[in-house]
Amino acid sequence: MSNQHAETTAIEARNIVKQFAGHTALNQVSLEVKRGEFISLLGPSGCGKTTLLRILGGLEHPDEGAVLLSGKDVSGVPAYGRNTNMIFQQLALFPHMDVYNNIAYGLKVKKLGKAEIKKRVAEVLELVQLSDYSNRSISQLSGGQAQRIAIARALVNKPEVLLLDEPLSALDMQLRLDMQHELKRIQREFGGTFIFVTHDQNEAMNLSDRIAVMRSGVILQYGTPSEIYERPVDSFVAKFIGDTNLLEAKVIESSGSKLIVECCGRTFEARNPGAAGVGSTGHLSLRYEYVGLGESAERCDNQLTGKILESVYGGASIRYKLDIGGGYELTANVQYQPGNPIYGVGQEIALGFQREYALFLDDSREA
Ligand SMILES: Nc1ncnc2c1ncn2[C@@H]1O[C@H](COP(=O)(O)OP(=O)(O)OP(=O)(O)O)[C@@H](O)[C@H]1O
Repeated sequence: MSNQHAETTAIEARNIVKQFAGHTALNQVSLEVKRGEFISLLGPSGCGKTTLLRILGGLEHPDEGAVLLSGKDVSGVPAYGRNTNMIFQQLALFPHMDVYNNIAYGLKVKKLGKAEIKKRVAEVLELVQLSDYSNRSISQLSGGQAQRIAIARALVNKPEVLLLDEPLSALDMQLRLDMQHELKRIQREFGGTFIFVTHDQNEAMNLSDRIAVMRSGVILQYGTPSEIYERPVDSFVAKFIGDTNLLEAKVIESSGSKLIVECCGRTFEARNPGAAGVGSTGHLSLRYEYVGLGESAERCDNQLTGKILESVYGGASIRYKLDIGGGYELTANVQYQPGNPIYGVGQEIALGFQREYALFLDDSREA
């Protein structure tokens, strides 16, 4: 491994395999996280997110593969010997201790001097903006405050990597959104590497520099939120992140990045993000906002007509469900400003989409 790689990579998992009683929870998973990055492990329940996080933190040991921290193999090192720290959904604060002692606990175990402990606790309390809460008992904290104290306690040891296992999932929606901003701010100011487990795609999109989308013990795609949204590698990722029309399709012509596909009983021009050739079957993924209606359809590579089946006013946008004939439906999400036309149920309308935004996803890639 090059020195540069070790300098820029905070933590790395290599070809991790983990089985529980014959069930493969992780199957050859590799992941590399750069220093200072905020990444999320995103996927449905049971896909292996927590198991991977616990392996990175040394709370679980892989059957195969290695974990490297700053380029050093720590596979055999238990959690307490690694410079990582973990925050769980059930925060696990000590209820009988006040805020100060909760945060100071780990430093006392490490036998740091009193003055140093006091300084470090004050620093992290300032970081989470709860400097006045030092003497509060844990039972007197709100959900959001308890969350911040758990973060402060985890950061006081200055871990190289902070591992967060769905820490916001117990909070109500508004508090959860506020805490997302807080977490991002704290990470920026602290300057550390955060790995965050969630099954909420919006949370992953809001927080992350990169997202690893997982399914059934493998990472399907690892990339920036825009890469994952705009260039999903398969139908599962396309469906899991954002809203998309997924229409069964078959390639009938292929030239480089341009494809002609048979779909919904007609032919469309599509983009070929993979290496799909003639005869490949899969799905055409067309995000709701890439479907143009009325005048905007006239400029599109692919044009058809549809009948409005349903119209849902959402303030900034209107979502239409359209019947495009032959038993097929498409959904369009059209930006709305007062004065723009609103189409009524039953209305016939031109609709269209650009080749560039219609991705052919080859299902043979899927597990
Ligand atoms: N200690 C264990 N013993 C047996 N099976 C386990 C154990 N831990 C995890 N598993 C299994 O491994 C698979 C992955 O579990 P894991 O908790 O990593 O998934 P997850 O993606 O974090 O799910 P969730 O979002 O529901 O927490 C699941 O099928 C789970 O039942």
